[in-house]
Amino acid sequence: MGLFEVTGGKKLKGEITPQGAKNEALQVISAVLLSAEKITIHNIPDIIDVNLQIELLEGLGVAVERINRHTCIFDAANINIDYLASPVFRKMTGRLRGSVMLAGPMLARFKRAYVPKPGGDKIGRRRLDTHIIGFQKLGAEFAYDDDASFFLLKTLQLKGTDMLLDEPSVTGTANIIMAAVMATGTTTIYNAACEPYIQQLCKMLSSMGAKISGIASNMIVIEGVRELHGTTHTILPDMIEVGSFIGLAAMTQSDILIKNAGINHLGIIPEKFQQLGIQMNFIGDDIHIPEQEIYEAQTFLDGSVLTISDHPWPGFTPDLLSIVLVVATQAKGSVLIHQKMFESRLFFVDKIIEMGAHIVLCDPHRAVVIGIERKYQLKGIQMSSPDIRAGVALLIAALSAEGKSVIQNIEQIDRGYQNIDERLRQLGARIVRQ
Ligand SMILES: CC(=O)N[C@H]1[C@@H](OP(=O)(O)OP(=O)(O)OC[C@H]2O[C@@H](n3ccc(=O)[nH]c3=O)[C@H](O)[C@@H]2O)O[C@H](CO)[C@@H](O)[C@@H]1O
Ligand SMILES: C=C(OP(=O)(O)O)C(=O)O
Repeated sequence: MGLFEVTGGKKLKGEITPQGAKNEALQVISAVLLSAEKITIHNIPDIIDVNLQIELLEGLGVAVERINRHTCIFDAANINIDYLASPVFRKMTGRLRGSVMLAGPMLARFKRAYVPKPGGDKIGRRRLDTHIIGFQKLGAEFAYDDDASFFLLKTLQLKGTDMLLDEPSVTGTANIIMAAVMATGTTTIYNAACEPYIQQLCKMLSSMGAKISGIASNMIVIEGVRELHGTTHTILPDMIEVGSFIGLAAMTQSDILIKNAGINHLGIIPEKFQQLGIQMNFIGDDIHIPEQEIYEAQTFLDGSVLTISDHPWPGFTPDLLSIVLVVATQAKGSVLIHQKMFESRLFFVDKIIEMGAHIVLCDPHRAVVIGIERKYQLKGIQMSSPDIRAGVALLIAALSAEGKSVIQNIEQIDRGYQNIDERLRQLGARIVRQ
């Protein structure tokens, strides 16, 4: 297991460009299975999870031509369906959450899919009911193998139907959309997730010949078509990286320019950091975070303590709450962080408390952060990265802290952030990878 040795307390300066979005990449790369024609995808992030997803496709027989580090041409003309039942497929899918999204396209085009227990962040229960019930409503039969922990799905032909999802699951919605695009008849998915990742997937599928309306809303209507064609698609900048860099700049009192931030696709993200009192200037598609001594958390209009909580899009993404929590520790004022969706995503805060932050962990979902207003710096300590975003939150804390920190288990961070140490060193950060 690798580690970062971080010497904190240094202000950073310079420009940084976000990578392509991890969660979009995992969706659109899965969608290449829907066509026998070539599909080119640009701006693919070079990160562990996405590379694993590409390896899974190769195992299935997809020919992958890497034109450069961030562009691949996928050719899914010849697929080896038996690979789905192999132990190696099951083992690899257990390493990332995104692997679950191979099921929708496999079911649509090859009428068979296996859904093993996917991997991904260990942040509480992550059930797959929305996916499986959605497939079932489209006419797939499923059986669950208790011993091997996987769902086996098959169908003679998927048929369009109306469905109301029990929750707007991001990967669940993507899976059902990909299954429905080649079903017979019309499918209506109500209470659909509508994150930019889903919007982008729908745009790509439309350019392949799918008939989808309601994109960006919570009601998606899909008229099934017989087949889909090749296309070219470009992945958006990673909004979670953008949010992470805004938080990093504020916490370390740095002057940072986030280039090509995809501002039109950030939704409420900038506003949440502004509620923490963080200044930002929008220059074209770049975001400038000026060096800021003190940032003051707003209160609500009635004067009560600010709450920042997660919510399905267009609400605030849960993936940025760990970052917001850490940044709030140096704010002037208090903030209640309410992580509604996941049960175990706040457990890293004991480390931030050990570093000297004033936080009351009320229960697994809520933490009150009492900002210390830079009266003192956090202190460097030894810690381990429990999940991608908590890992980066710890990294931000370490970069702002006095002295040396060691962050272990950095493979968690590498799952979602491309060469993060190298890119932050270019801003002046003192990070050594070991
Ligand atoms: C590979 C990928 O794309 N992963 C993302 C995807 O995971 P993923 O698609 O797995 O997450 P889901 O959207 O299915 O649900 C996440 C969790 O939130 C709960 N839930 C969901 C909706 C809701 O209205 N109420 C609620 O409580 C679910 O029960 C579940 O525990 O979406 C999550 C939620 O944005 C993000 O954190 C993950 O980064
Ligand atoms: C939870 C996340 O990822 P995954 O769903 O892949 O575990 C994340 O990106 O923050």
